[in-house]
Amino acid sequence: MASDYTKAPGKPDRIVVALGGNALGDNPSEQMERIDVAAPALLGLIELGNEIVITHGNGPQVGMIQKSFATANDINREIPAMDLPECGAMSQGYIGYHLQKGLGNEIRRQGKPWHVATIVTEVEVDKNDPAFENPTKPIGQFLTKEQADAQKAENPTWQFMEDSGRGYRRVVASPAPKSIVEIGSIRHLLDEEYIVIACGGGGIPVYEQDNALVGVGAVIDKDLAGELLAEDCDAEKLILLTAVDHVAINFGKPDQQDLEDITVEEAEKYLAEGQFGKGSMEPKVKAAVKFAKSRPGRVAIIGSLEKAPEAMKGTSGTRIHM
Ligand SMILES: Nc1ncnc2c1ncn2[C@@H]1O[C@H](COP(=O)(O)OP(=O)(O)O)[C@@H](O)[C@H]1O
Ligand SMILES: NC(=O)OP(=O)(O)O
Repeated sequence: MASDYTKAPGKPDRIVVALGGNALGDNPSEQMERIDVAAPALLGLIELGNEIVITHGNGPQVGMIQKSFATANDINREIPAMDLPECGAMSQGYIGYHLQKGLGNEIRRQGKPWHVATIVTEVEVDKNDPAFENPTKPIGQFLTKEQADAQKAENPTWQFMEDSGRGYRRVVASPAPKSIVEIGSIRHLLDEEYIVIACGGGGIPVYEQDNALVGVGAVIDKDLAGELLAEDCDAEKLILLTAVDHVAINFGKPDQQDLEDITVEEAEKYLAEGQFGKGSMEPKVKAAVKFAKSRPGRVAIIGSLEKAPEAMKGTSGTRIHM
């Protein structure tokens, strides 16, 4: 539930930019390279008079981290297996570090007085969310059917599913984000003009029990958490950057049609037709629709990390508005 915070009068527009976990590549060097390429465009938004809040996915990364611990534990029982909330926290640190470094280096190159801070963020979920019974969030690498079967044999509780025609991936529960635990710190840093990186990987899922927060084994969708973050920070724009230039209808078919500018009504019609991949493009479009509907004038853009500057200028990507 978004709260009723409004930023101080006279403050610049705020833009929440969400970077897709898959768009960040498959390994540390690819991730650093892609962040270095995107950094000037992200900082360009500040140059244009905006404040920026950055969030990011962690699907490939959180799966890789948990798989590494599981494999190490198979070989040497002294190395602990690692639960998903801890793996989510590690992914926030790992990706947050690369973002801080990439943006920080570009800030130094440009000689700007800006500062970047990453917040390890917990996000509250409902422990009775039906999503816990129906895992839909793809994590880890893309696998062949044989590789997925082999991982299943090693880890019998893990579940696997085909992901948007790109191969098989492990899937985990993805409950809806309800509230951002560290929102006060995030707003405080924004009000002090920091570039804030928060809610990485959708935030570490927690629920309240006996007046304490308890981590739970799930991965929240970062587009839905990014939407909540955007409302909670009183943002005007939400930009979701992924690996495709546009949202499409009839995706992957000979009559695929890329969408450039659509209303919420059109987006809802396409959602009802099932035009968007579950666990991939569908949550992005849902997040965009929720944001555009939350207050008149709010706009969401879905585009590619590669063409981030064009998506931000409106010459690439799909714009969703009322
Ligand atoms: N209708 C669609 N239009 C565009 N892309 C789609 C569509 N349906 C599924 N996709 C797939 O969704 C992917 C984006 O989701 P995902 O890879 O989960 O994003 P992220 O970059 O946030 O990790 C695209 O790269 C594309 O392969
Ligand atoms: N947590 C999350 O939504 O990650 P991806 O963007 O990698 O799917």
